[in-house]
Amino acid sequence: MQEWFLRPGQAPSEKHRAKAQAWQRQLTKPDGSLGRLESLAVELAALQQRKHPELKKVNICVFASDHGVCAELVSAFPQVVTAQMVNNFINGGAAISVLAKALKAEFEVVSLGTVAPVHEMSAVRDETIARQSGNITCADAMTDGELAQAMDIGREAVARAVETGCELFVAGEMGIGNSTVATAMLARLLDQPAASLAGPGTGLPLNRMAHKIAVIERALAHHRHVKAPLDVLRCLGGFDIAALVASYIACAQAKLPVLVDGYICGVAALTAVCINPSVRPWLLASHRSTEPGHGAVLQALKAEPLLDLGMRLGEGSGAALAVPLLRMACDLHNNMATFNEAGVSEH
Ligand SMILES: O=C(O)c1ccc[n+]([C@@H]2O[C@H](COP(=O)([O-])O)[C@@H](O)[C@H]2O)c1
Ligand SMILES: Cc1cc2nc[nH]c2cc1C
Repeated sequence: MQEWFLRPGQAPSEKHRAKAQAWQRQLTKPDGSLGRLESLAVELAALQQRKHPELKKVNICVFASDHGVCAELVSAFPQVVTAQMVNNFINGGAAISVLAKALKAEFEVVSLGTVAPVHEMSAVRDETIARQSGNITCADAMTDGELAQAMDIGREAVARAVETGCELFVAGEMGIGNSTVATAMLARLLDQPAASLAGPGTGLPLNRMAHKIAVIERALAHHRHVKAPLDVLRCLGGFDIAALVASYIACAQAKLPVLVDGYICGVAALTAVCINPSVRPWLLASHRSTEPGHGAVLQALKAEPLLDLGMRLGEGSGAALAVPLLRMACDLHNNMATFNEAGVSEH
């Protein structure tokens, strides 16, 4: 039987793209004068299969997990921060909590396993697979079973979002050490050296960067025969990234547009496209992360990010910030007067 994640997603609707494009030309503005806002509205129309796209119902889902590679001291922060931030997400104090509230978005936090406990009784969705993934320098990040579990968790998050009538899916991640594993994955997927992609993540000091690169190179050497994208995910990834990959694939299958956050989500999106190319049209890139490898991710996806604000937080924060822009693009498309209605002369 074919695995669920290989089933092709739908193609965007060319009929609704054409209708939306024709509608844009009737609005009271010189054609093209709203620049990218015009093409975004048209793109969303094609994705949502309607002439007038809407983004009232936005779902934000943050996947959190710990990474065994932290044993190699590759992050500026201790591993316990993953669970501590999960509590902060739920308590409303994290950047993404503030943004989700401001956007009136559905907000969900899914823990796939952390070394420190998450507060009992908290609203976090506890889907613990293990306390952390394997240390990729000397082991597989996940077993086949763990990968399947993490991917099911991502797929189910999208199923819940679809159930609530979601019109745009935003995923975020939280995992100390995940910039190391994401870079190892990217280096292998693009066949580029780790040194040209690795960056400071949470803020690793410059004098520790050579060490981080060496750790990634060791992981790549240990997994030298791993090439297929699904194997790259299983051997070099982590629970959070596997859930992200699966969520993007599930969105394409459910005809749900996705706003892809920064570097780590970008690597997950690229992996999803490598596994199942039909995912690509459903992805919009929110922003350019300062993490150096993100440029290579965007290039590989042929994606033009909407914002460039010097962000490198993760959590889905950059994607959340781009939501108002997309909403405005839809508002303009849906609510401007036509030349005819307003009695304005066309050229
Ligand atoms: O997505 C990004 O652009 C991004 C860039 C740098 C760091 N992060 C966040 O920082 C954490 C990973 O950094 P590190 O240094 O612990 O590997 C993880 O929780 C990510 O959400 C995220
Ligand atoms: C405080 C903190 C918040 C984060 N959010 C995403 N990654 C993070 C990493 C740290 C260290």
